[in-house]
Amino acid sequence: TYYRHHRYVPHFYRYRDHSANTENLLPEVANPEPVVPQPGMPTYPEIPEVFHPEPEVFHPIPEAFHPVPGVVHPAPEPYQLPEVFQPVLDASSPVNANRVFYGIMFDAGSTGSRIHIYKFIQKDPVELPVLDNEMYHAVKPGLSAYKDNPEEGGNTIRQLLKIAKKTVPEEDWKRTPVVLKATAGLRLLPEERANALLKEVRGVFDESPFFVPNNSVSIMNGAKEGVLAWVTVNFLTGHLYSNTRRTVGILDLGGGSTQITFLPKSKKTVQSAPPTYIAQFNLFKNTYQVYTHSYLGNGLYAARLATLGALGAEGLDWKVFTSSCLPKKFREDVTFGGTTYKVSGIPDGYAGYKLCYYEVMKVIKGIVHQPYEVKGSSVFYAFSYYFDRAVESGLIDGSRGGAIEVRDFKKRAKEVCNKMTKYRAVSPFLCMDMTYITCLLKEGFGFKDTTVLQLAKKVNNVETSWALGATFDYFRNLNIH
Ligand SMILES: O=c1ccn([C@@H]2O[C@H](COP(=O)(O)OP(=O)(O)O)[C@@H](O)[C@H]2O)c(=O)[nH]1
Repeated sequence: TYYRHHRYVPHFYRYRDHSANTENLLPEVANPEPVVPQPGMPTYPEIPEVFHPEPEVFHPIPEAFHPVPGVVHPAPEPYQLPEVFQPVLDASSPVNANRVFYGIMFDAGSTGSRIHIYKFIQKDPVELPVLDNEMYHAVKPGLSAYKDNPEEGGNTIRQLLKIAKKTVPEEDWKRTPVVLKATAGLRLLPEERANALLKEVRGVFDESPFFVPNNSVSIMNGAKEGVLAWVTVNFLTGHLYSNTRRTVGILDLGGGSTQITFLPKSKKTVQSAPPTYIAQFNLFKNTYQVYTHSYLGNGLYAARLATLGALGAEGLDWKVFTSSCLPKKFREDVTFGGTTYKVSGIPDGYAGYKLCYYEVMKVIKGIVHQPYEVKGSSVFYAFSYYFDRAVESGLIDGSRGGAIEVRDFKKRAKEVCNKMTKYRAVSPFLCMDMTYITCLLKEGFGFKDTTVLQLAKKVNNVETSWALGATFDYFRNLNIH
């Protein structure tokens, strides 16, 4: 089931301790863009300046950070959250004594549409709001599958909005903003098709009882997608509140695009990166300069088609696209982004890891930039399809997630590809997917075999996705540039 309701009891505190902030507080920015009032725009609890932690000094990136190749990786950090972070189930949450406000964020992804309804509590006018819980629901397929029938696409959003009406109390509807951001699925569509879908969604929002801000329905650019997911994960793991400036990197593998974002420790990473791969933003009185990039067409489903040579092959509906990554006797129609392709294994040929690796390599080599620093020993949170495939292939437990090394993906990919019949029931694409993930991490980004990946679908009971970061961005502009 995709339906979840998380609640944790907020903990009261009087003064915000800079080094020991352990709650899900709405981050603050140093220079929020001036808000242009819109007619009928609701008001939100004011966040007074005075109770914000002291601005942290922005430490320049150390001149020489030379990760030593071949050094044994330190044991993965458990990333156990401090106790006060742990969700506690309590039916008598003192919400009545507090001002509560909500934010509704839609993620219109290439493989599905999802609604995130965040509930924030302003316990005291002089304190920052706390993220109380998230309601999450997902439907498949994504909006781009309705490129020839935008009205139907709009209906999927209408259905999801019903959940918002059940979750947000009626008296709050009018002041609760509803925002939709589309990612790779719509980026890959011809502009007029994407616009027709966005227009339809805008109509659905306008007929809803919620607050529809200007530009509430849009396609998000890839850099923002990466940054906002980084904000979500570092917020949920408590890294934005520590004064160590220690953060974690993120790896997001969607259906259409894939993102990598991390805070470089080395100046060389910044200097050797293409300029558009460096993004700067203010958050919680700190300025961050991150390495971020989104590769359009390198999401898992787009990569499948590229491996098969089928990406963008519209009008070739007679053609069967083959791959040695698929079981020899497999033959099926697959649909991505509203287009259907015939695919099959190579019936009288070879299948297996080596040939498959060679095939997927073509989708990665020369495309993915290798950041200088990933050879070092940072920890990366990996989610979305990284998580799903790690679960499917038995690398981790779906309910708990876990830390693995890059070489674990490789080992399991070999096993899956060389025993295709055994894994066929799980998914005929598992060999291709696992090989692609291995190749992307190693040959694409250049990670070492021993790099630790923390696989998580949720952190602190909240989905690891750009959606929470985007909600912060809405309430307090992050001013990303
Ligand atoms: O809150 C979320 C949002 C996404 N996902 C997963 O992340 C992947 C995102 O793929 P998407 O369709 O969004 O691809 P994109 O458009 O980003 O390429 C899918 O496996 C989703 O199930 C998730 O688990 N939780």
